[in-house]
Amino acid sequence: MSESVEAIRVQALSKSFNGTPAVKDVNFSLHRGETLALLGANGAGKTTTISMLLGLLLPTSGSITVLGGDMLRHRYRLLQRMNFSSPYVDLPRRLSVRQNLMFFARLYGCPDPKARLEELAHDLDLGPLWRKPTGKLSSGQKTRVSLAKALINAPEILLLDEPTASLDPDTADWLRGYLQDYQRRSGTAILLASHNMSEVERLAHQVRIMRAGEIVETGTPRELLDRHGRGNLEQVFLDIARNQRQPDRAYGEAAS
Ligand SMILES: Nc1ncnc2c1ncn2[C@@H]1O[C@H](COP(=O)(O)OP(=O)(O)OP(=O)(O)O)[C@@H](O)[C@H]1O
Repeated sequence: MSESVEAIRVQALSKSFNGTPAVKDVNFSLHRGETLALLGANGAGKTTTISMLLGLLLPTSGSITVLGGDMLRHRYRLLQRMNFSSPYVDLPRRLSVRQNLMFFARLYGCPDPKARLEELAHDLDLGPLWRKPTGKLSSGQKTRVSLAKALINAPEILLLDEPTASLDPDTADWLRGYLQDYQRRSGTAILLASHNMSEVERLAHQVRIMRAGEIVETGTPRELLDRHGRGNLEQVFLDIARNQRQPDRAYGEAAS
């Protein structure tokens, strides 16, 4: 891995909605060239954390440092160096794929938007979709376009929420390989939220598992497997979701 430079540092980050805590005293760092996976059951606080990293939600307390700058004070400047992809955020539906990507290329001030679009169309095989209205794409096609949008400004930090949602297994496998290769070439720091544990095992250098707003497990995928005496992250995840560490007591084992 390349030299360790901090891309994101989150310290004592908390968020409450109407007094109800959603994220509690969360701390982590993400380094350049590294992928950190944020895992947790539904409602654990992943999206709330990512929304704060993007400046979409204000923390109740704590700090977020992005590329050495305070996210809360320099949000607009820092957002130019970041990007994100989420299956839950729709691009304008009536615009064609090309129009959408051109819009974002200009928004991010790409020096040569046309060349960047051609590069991404080639890399992500978007040529056949180029003139289609974005609203008429299949969900797997939308996922690829959403990733192209996320890469348009060659971000130093990429936040990926379920990057392979709705992709068929072959395309998902190809996309994971593409992301790994892209990261090796660019040194981009990736924060990954995923429910796909084999994806996490393949892509993540570091894992943080959240439960009820708190980080309850920290380590590399290998460290988590060793700590829990498990053969894969899916089983580790189930142990933690069910709040138990005894491998022989996991319900999943009896059932499967
Ligand atoms: N705008 C909001 N107003 C009130 N409560 C919210 C809001 N957004 C999230 N929450 C609550 O905060 C908690 C964390 O939600 P969050 O969406 O961050 O979870 P998540 O880990 O991303 O879950 P999922 O895997 O289902 O996407 C949940 O209890 C949720 O109901």
